[in-house]
Amino acid sequence: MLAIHFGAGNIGRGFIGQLLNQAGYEVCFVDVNQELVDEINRRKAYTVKLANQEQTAYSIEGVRALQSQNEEEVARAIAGADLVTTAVGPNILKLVAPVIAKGISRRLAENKHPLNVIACENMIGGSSALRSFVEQHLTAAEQELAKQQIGFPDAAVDRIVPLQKHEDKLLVTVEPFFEWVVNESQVKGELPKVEGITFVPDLEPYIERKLYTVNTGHAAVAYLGYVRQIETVNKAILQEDIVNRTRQVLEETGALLVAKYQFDRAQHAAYIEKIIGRFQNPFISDEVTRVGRSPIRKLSPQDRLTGPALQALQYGIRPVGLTGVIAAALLFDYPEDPEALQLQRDLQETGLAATVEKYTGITPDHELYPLIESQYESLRMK
Ligand SMILES: NC(=O)c1ccc[n+]([C@@H]2O[C@H](COP(=O)([O-])OP(=O)(O)OC[C@H]3O[C@@H](n4cnc5c(N)ncnc54)[C@H](O)[C@@H]3O)[C@@H](O)[C@H]2O)c1
Ligand SMILES: O=P(O)(O)OC[C@@H](O)[C@@H](O)[C@H](O)[C@H](O)CO
Repeated sequence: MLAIHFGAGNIGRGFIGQLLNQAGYEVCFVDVNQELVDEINRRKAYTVKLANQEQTAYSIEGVRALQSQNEEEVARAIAGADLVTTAVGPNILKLVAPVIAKGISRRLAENKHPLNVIACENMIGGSSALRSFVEQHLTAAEQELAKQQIGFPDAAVDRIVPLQKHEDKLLVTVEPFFEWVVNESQVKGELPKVEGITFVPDLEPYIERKLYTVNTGHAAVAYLGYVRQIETVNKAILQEDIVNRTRQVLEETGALLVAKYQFDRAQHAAYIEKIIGRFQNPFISDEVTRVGRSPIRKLSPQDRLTGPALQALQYGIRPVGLTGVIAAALLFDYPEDPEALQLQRDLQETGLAATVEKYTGITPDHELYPLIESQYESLRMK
């Protein structure tokens, strides 16, 4: 069994690659980073280490890698693959779509077996978005065939994998916890046999629960921590005001999720506590600048901040905590993050109201705007 995985980065090696390898797939990574591709091909193995007292280590063997610009070889690999996955980042999906389409087009001509392509990105409808990018590169006849043979099941993936700073360029330290949920109703052919994947008939409750709890809480700690010049998540969450504000945010998203999907209230409260415990993991040093990366993406209308804030209103919840994190995200001016720089340029050139409207869709006459504005001013003064 061959799995082609796009993105040999933190989640690619530290989560998806590990599970596929343990399920018996030959894993072939595809990455744009030549140094990483060369190193994987030189060693054909790497280590995943758990961030726990025991530092449990797993050796992932028999892997190889292709350079994503080597379109011929990547397309050929996809044509013969049993599974394709990605963990490249939501904004990169459109860039990998042409080569995936090339592989699918070749496969449709050569091989009648169904194929599934799973985008393992932090976004709602990641595989569906990838499918629409891929379709733009297929002929009408190929699109018809692809509808029958190529599945793009949406997924939710959860495992905290911080930036890696080891001398060993392939070693990846990950938290012990993981969750990978896939929409089975979008799978073509047999369900992939991967221990660790949970198949569900409807992904929406799971992806919203994950994005609006793990990632909303993470963003709260990161942006509030950044404003206070704290470097890592586990240090930021030691601050009483930050942990309290994070809990307030997770109570707001929790109330929304329980009302919308009828999750059990006590189980959801336990889910929140477990996540706060994960953020406190002393064996992980996760920089707030990684967790806060791409603030424009994180402020977008469906994502972890604006998404639940807007939905909360529909359930009679006033999202004071969430709008506070939106305000903190607007203060994220980390110079090495191109989206942070763009956001700051917009704030300087067009002001707060226009910037908020541009990136969140929240207009100055919207009831959330004064909440964002007042908290932005108050955080800015600190
Ligand atoms: N790190 C985490 O804790 C975590 C957890 C769950 C989900 N995710 C999601 O996984 C995705 C990847 O995150 P990450 O933390 O692993 O990032 P990362 O930067 O470590 O990995 C991304 C990889 O994609 C590669 N890449 C970029 N452009 C490419 C292209 N055109 N073709 C092929 N490869 C390309 C990069 O070189 C890099 O190796 C994101 O969507 C993220 O939200 C991350
Ligand atoms: O990957 P992002 O930029 O969408 O979000 C940053 C972190 O919140 C994220 O990577 C988490 O570590 C991960 O989603 C945990 O499952």
